[in-house]
Amino acid sequence: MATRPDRRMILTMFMLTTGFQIDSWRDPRSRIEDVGSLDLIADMARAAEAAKLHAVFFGDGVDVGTIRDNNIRNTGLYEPISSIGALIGVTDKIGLVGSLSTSFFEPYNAARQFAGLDRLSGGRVGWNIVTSLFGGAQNFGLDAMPSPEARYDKAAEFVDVVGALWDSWTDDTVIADRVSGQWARTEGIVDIDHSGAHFRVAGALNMMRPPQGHPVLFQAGQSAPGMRLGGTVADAIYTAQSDKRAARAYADGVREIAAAAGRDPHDLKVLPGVVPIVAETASEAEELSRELAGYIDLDAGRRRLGAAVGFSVADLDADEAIPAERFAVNPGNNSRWETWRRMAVDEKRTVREMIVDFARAGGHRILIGSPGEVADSMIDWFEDGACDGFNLDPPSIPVGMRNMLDLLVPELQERGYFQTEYSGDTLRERMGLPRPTGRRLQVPALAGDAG
Ligand SMILES: Cc1cc2nc3c(=O)[nH]c(=O)nc-3n(C[C@H](O)[C@H](O)[C@H](O)COP(=O)(O)O)c2cc1C
Repeated sequence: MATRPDRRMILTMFMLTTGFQIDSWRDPRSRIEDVGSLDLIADMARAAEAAKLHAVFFGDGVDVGTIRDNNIRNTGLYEPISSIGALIGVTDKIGLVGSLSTSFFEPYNAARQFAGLDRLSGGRVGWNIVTSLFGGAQNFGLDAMPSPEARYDKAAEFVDVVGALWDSWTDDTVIADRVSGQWARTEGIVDIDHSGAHFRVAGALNMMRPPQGHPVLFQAGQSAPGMRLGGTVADAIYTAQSDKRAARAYADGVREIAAAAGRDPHDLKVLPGVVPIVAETASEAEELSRELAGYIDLDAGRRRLGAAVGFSVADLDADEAIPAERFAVNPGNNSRWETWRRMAVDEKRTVREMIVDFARAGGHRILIGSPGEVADSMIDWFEDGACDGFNLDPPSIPVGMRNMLDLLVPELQERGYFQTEYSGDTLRERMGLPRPTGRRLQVPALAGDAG
């Protein structure tokens, strides 16, 4: 008899309503006309909840981004805070994770928004801490994006301040004592008096401590300062990895950072993205993959690839590889660029292959096959310590998503690698994460106080 695995994967789903694969919305079965509606995200979140996924996840950008180039992946068409607010009312158990940029918000607002969502959802919310990889500076009074180092420096302080604000109330501050007429033990509320390089915040927060103590913190940085932030403060890390050895090295790297910061590395969940193109059989999956690839606009694809690598590929033959010398300088010092360089220079992929790959996976791993084959590959990474689970990127909506949730997830469940029921009350508990303790009230409990 096959032995059962002793730990299970964490699975979340990227809420890309037009499909993860660029142009996949051209599929006649897509729901492109519904984009912007609550119905569409409600259906997606409920489907993910029926599959028992831990959470759905909204990325975000703060500028018009690639929309003018007809690329609507990774844009802010659904603003995360409002979308999560709406989804709280139509889901029950699934976690709801949203990106919010530390480059262009204020910690006090962010602390309130996530505390509010966490309270309204009964502890189901997560914050994906991003520094705005995709730009947006000009919308916030700046001429250019600050350097990655400057963005991460600000991000670290931002996260510190938000955490301090969440902890500015003890868990037992509110007593709502009708007899004495006392609503809160006001000594449980302390000002944070923060004064740093980027923010000055007196505090305290004007809201109760969130049910989870802190909403679950996600982060997705792959540069050295990004890994430092993630390893130090995040509960879970999203990452784009296409090679198992590199994924393992990355996971070990952030776990080491966590350990050096005095954390238990098991409290940091590493979740690479994966794009599973699955169907009942391997040949049907290949067929679906070909069909989806057929929607990719190759001319627009050249421009998108050019924008991603930071130089034009307009003059190159579709069947040749990008010459190595064009990859002389990494323009934004960003880690995703390294993936493109490796594909072109080390793996000699052609321009056409890179266009398809960029449209399909954007640096994440693509797995095409039967549910058994795709599950095998995910389990291989999981068992090798390259990850603690995955962020599932639905290749297209609804077909690619439905196959992923209805064929692949049950395969993982049957093999004991994924939960068949929700356990625990909060997203933190369901992900096996500790609850931050916060401060304790230094005064004796009131008579008749249970806590
Ligand atoms: C799954 C995933 C989702 C991401 N979502 C966002 C996002 O919504 N908004 C954003 O500005 N950046 C997002 N990023 C980018 C990261 O925040 C980060 O900037 C990127 O991974 C590059 O890391 P680095 O700047 O540390 O090199 C995402 C990255 C990954 C892997």
